[in-house]
Amino acid sequence: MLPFARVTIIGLGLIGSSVARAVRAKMPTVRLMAYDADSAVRERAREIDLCDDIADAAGTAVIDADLVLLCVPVGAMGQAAASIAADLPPEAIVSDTGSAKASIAAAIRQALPHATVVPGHPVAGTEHSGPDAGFASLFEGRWCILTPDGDTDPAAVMRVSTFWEKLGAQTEIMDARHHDLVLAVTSHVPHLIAYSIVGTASDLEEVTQSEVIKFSAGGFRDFTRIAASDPTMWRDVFLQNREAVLEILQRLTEDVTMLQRAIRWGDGDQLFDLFTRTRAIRRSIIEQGQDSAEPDFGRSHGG
Ligand SMILES: NC(=O)C1=CN([C@@H]2O[C@H](COP(=O)(O)OP(=O)(O)OC[C@H]3O[C@@H](n4cnc5c(N)ncnc54)[C@H](O)[C@@H]3O)[C@@H](O)[C@H]2O)C=CC1
Ligand SMILES: O=C(O)C(=O)Cc1ccc(O)cc1
Repeated sequence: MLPFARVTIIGLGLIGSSVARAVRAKMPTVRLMAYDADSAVRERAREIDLCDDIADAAGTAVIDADLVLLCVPVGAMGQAAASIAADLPPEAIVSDTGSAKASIAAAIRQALPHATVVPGHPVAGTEHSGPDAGFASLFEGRWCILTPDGDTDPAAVMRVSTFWEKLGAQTEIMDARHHDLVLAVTSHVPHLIAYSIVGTASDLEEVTQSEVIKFSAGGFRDFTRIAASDPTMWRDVFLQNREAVLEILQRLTEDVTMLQRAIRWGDGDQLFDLFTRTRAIRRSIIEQGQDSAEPDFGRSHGG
């Protein structure tokens, strides 16, 4: 039994086009509609036959949907929700894929005060973006976090959960603020560190650009992959998850200062103890099979 018969995707970039491909692959009888604000993306989506129909207006795309999935940058979620308000069927469920949750859920609910909203976040992606970057297996074996509020109809939450499970993901329900803190430490601040270190390397006056490229060894190379992620998407994530990111950055700054002191005073034990602890964390991630960030993940797909 399928959780939804008529699915509409708003925003056909990496995530929206991956959902479209995965729905086609795993639930082929679902009628798939979509809209993207960018006419070139709509054109490309038609060319590669991503969906059954691509509408030229958001309202047209949702007119008889039973699930509407907003897959736009988090800063555009409120506007995307407002653009479907007049045409959304009253029984439709609205969900999203945004990387930050509390402020996005509030923006969607404000634009659609009468809709059933089940906010979500598939914790799966790559540094690529756009409709050609998506792939059907993106969500397989990955988590999708749902952050409904206490008033949301449990049946609606269950249907959205089943939808993601059909696409191969495991789902977990979480409080939106807790989600934002967890993702700040596991995803958002790591991206900020990557953007920052790659920027620092390219600004170093005594090191040339060609040396940065030529001697990009393991660690730095991995940072450059992350730092190639979409600027619009990540600008929006930091602005929308401001509080949690600032909280984690404060702690990180204190920890880096401690490391700075250990290096200055030659406190090898402190460095060794930390590196031993972090190595154990990496090993337990591998043991739990959560190692999809291995080097070639995402490199062989799209973009
Ligand atoms: N890129 C990643 O690895 C992941 C991204 N996400 C989240 O999923 C969402 C989508 O991300 P991506 O697919 O990577 O972005 P993307 O940049 O590849 O695609 C976003 C698409 O949304 C369209 N768009 C922007 N404003 C719109 C509007 N008002 N109405 C309709 N279309 C609009 C753009 O034209 C673009 O085609 C974001 O909220 C992001 O935080 C979640 C998990 C992973
Ligand atoms: O490419 C990577 O390493 C990622 O971390 C992908 C990613 C980006 C944003 C998310 O909200 C979830 C996953």
